[in-house]
Amino acid sequence: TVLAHNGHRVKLWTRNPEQAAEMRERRRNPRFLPEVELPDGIEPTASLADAAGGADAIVVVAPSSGMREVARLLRPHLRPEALVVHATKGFETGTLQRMTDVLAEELPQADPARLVVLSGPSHAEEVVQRCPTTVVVAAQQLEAAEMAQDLFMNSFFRVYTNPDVVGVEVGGALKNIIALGAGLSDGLGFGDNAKAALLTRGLAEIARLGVAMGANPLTFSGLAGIGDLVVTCTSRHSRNWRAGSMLAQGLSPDEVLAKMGMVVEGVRTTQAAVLLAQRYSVTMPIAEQLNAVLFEGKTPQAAVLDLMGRVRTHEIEELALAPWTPGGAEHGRN
Ligand SMILES: NC(=O)c1ccc[n+]([C@@H]2O[C@H](COP(=O)([O-])OP(=O)(O)OC[C@H]3O[C@@H](n4cnc5c(N)ncnc54)[C@H](O)[C@@H]3O)[C@@H](O)[C@H]2O)c1
Ligand SMILES: O=P(O)(O)OC[C@H](O)CO
Repeated sequence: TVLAHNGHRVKLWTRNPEQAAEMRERRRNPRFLPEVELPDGIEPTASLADAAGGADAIVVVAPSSGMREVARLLRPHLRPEALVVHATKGFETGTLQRMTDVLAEELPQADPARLVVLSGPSHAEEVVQRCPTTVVVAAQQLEAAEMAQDLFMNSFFRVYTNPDVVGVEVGGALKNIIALGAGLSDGLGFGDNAKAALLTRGLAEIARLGVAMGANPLTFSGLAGIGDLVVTCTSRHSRNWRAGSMLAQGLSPDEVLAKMGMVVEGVRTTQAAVLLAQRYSVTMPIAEQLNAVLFEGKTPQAAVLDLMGRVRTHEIEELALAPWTPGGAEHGRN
């Protein structure tokens, strides 16, 4: 809707032909965003050839679990010069890859330096109402990020650029874990102090893993870090927060996911984060405890006791004393 508002002709692809037909006829997306009328510039289609064949830019927003499949379907239709932007917040299960890495593998005709990630505090429910929203676009190549900035930016949707693809992707993925924890904490009546602690110490462990993976620590004080963490832990729109509050009512993770009927990225991301923390030799106590609650039957009360009873420690860590350069981890830093 932002792109259509900006005057672009938008083909909205779904794999489901009935859904495409329904959106074409009713000019609404009844299952996922019923309250908004689709602007005239949007043409729903179930044909990826139709959607992507002539496109100057492609925006991929599949859940992380479907990113590789969607990229494979896209491969025969993508023009090499088209700008590829994704707004997915998660890692691939199994490979633990970031989304731009999955896209780079599956779309060999796309220049990896021109792959763009769009992230930040942006609940769709508010964006479609044109509530003031700020996001960040990151790409190795500044020109690509600026092209995405120009495509999306308008009076209610402000877009910043950042060269730190790793930090923007990691911040967007990991905040969902903390939002699950915040929902759980709120659902159990643990109070505002506990939620503030989760956000603050959550940001510390997000940055710890992110820096180990090559991110700029300053990215985590930006929109893809603290910005998205705040909105996802506090907004009534957050599926991750809502899923956490359902866990507090005693529902199992499978029951919660079935009841939500929409993607809750934080569940898989919690598992991925624990594995990434092992791979990069960093500690992520909140993710580890949430993982135990989600998948090992640990009670939230026992998890909180274990978090509060950890060995005493300093608050501030030496995250990155060396100046950050794009691609730091790939070049042997850390
Ligand atoms: N909803 C938001 O406000 C918001 C904001 C920013 C980023 N995101 C991110 O966008 C991604 C998608 O979230 P969403 O809110 O659109 O989820 P959603 O559950 O509302 O919709 C997901 C859509 O993807 C489709 N899908 C699932 N697997 C697919 C596959 N393999 N191939 C093709 N289509 C597939 C589903 O049928 C559904 O139409 C997530 O990573 C989420 O974190 C969402
Ligand atoms: O509804 P959630 O919890 O998936 O969060 C959506 C967006 O990531 C918020 O920026």
